[in-house]
Amino acid sequence: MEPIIFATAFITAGAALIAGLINLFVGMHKDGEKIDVLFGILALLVLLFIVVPPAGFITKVQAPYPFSFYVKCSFLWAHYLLLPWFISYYSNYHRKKLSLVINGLLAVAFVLMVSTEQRNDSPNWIWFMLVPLTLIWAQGMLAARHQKKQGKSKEAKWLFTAMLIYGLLLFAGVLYQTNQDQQQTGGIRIFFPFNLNLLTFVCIISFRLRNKLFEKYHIIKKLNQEQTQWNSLLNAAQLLIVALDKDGNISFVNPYTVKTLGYHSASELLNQNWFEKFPMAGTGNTLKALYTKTIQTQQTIANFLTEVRTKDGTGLKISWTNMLMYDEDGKLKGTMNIGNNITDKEDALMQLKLLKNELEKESLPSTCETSSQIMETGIIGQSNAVLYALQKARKVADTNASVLLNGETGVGKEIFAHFIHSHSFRSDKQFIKINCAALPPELIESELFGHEKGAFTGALQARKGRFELAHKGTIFLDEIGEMPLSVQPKLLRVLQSGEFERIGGQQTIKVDVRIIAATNRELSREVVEGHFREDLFYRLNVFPITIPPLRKRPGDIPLLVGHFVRTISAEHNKQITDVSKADMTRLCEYKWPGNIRELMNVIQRSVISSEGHTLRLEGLNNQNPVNDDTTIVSSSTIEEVEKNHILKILEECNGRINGESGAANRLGLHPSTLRSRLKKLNIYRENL
Ligand SMILES: Nc1ncnc2c1ncn2[C@@H]1O[C@H](COP(=O)(O)OP(=O)(O)OP(=O)(O)O)[C@@H](O)[C@H]1O
Repeated sequence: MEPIIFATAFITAGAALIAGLINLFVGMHKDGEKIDVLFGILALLVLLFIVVPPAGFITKVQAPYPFSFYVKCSFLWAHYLLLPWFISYYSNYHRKKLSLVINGLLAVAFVLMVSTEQRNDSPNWIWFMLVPLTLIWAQGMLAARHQKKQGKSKEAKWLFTAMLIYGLLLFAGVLYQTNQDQQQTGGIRIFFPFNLNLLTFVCIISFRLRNKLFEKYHIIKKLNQEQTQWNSLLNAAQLLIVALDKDGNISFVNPYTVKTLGYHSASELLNQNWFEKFPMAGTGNTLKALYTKTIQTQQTIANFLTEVRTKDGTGLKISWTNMLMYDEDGKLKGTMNIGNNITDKEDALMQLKLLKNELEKESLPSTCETSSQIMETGIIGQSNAVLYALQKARKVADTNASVLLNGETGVGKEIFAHFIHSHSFRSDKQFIKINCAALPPELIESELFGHEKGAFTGALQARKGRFELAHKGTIFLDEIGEMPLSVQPKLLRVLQSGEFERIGGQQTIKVDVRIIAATNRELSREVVEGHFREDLFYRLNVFPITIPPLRKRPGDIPLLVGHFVRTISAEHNKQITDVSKADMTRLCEYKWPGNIRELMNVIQRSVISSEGHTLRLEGLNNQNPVNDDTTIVSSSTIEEVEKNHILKILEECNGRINGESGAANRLGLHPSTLRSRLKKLNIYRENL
């Protein structure tokens, strides 16, 4: 048995020496852990226990023991004393009380050993020693289970294996001891299974260290590989990569940055302050402040455009994204900035934008470019329909014939009436306009024909009517369809003979007045329905001129838009010269239920809200209330279409008639005209 005991003792000693030194060395290295130092100490304690004389494991020592024997044993005890603390520390399974109890029991065992062995009686202390050793074993097993639960299965495996072997050898050692007891009596016996026990422990910790070092080696290898990859990436990247410290000093630049900024080597850039040297004039301080904020708030930026100065002073447009960089202790050390040189792209985009703007802009058609007729008449339009109406107006102007202007609201009936007057021999005389819809029916007669003093309550003195005032001139009866039936005979008489009497007057007054009437109703229909006198209708309708709605002459829209933009801009001191193509298309496609008046209103609103040279179209109702002429045809009557449209607009304006946001404005009508239209169409507010 002796050779086996010695062999195992020396193998254990050798292994303990190597493992102890390496563990100590690794543990005391700057990257080392305290647990490695502890491992080293435990292993060296094993070594000391074996080498201190009597060297190796001995089968039998007779009392009295030499002092060195106790020294030797104290190393083994120290090893055991440290074991529970080592287990706690290694597994993070701290059982302080248990460790203290184990230490106490070990101390008692040591005292027992010393006292009993001196007397050379039975080795009862060995049985007692089993108690703390079993507790160490149990603590190890529980710690392994705890580690497994924590997901550290690799560490748990090592501890479990160590404890299993430790337990088995402990058991074997005790059996062997018992067996020896039967054969021999007296003296101390420390048997080779304990040898193996310690050897296993040393082997296991050595394995752990080996694995740890291997892991480190692999990590370093992998890191090196990654570093190589990163380096080649940084060298090949067509992006500016600049690392800055917290003050903005350059700590790294990649070759592309060096090249793009016009330098020869990175050393020319390193340690320079980015914000002092590279931003284009005037932006450095702002960028520095922004950078400081990034560092303080630790909030990175993405796609941030700056202009960077190259060595020769050229400005480059760089879009930056940055990341925060931390040191090993997790402290912020600066930023890594990745920049994309978008100078060429930006220039191309800018050119494209300019080109697009150019294409989109449509210079307003100048009135001068259009026919001289426009200059002469003030009536904008070169569609056949307008030219035809103008031709008729010109023909009739210099006669005395009454004219009936037909057309929807806002088409320009009044402007035509003016044109006729101003092209007639009466042009130097009065042009008097009466809006029949705007006057209460009871007042129309006195307004037109005047009254004598006391003719009715409130007629405190005699007053001339509009016909008298328009003598030798022209009277324009707008909305003639609204003329009360009671007044119509008197009007007919004026038309026929130029004669009438003031209200309450006896004297017949004779005037020479040119009558131009206008209506947006179908007067013939009004005649059929009995709202309008037939003879009056025929008298007025001597020379009818129909002015077409704007939707039937979209070709006139650009001319009108140009005219209104120019005149309204001038009024508001604006310099609007362009309308985008898209907006002009929208304007041309819109059906303009309020015709030119509505167009004028839209342009007015747009001009007011526009800045710069291009009109910003505002307030165009996209849902065309009258989509096309088929809509009108498919609806039963024009009146119905009109009624529906008015109702819709009223609804949108919450029943409001007056004011900017009122329905009259939206419809391009005078509020009083709208009111009379509502009455005519039997629309009452309560219906809304
Ligand atoms: N061809 C045109 N050229 C320039 N401006 C026009 C033209 N037609 C109409 N306008 C302008 O549109 C506005 C409305 O025109 P106008 O009052 O003559 O229409 P209307 O048919 O008489 O309307 P309503 O019957 O509702 O009174 C006016 O400011 C007028 O100067």
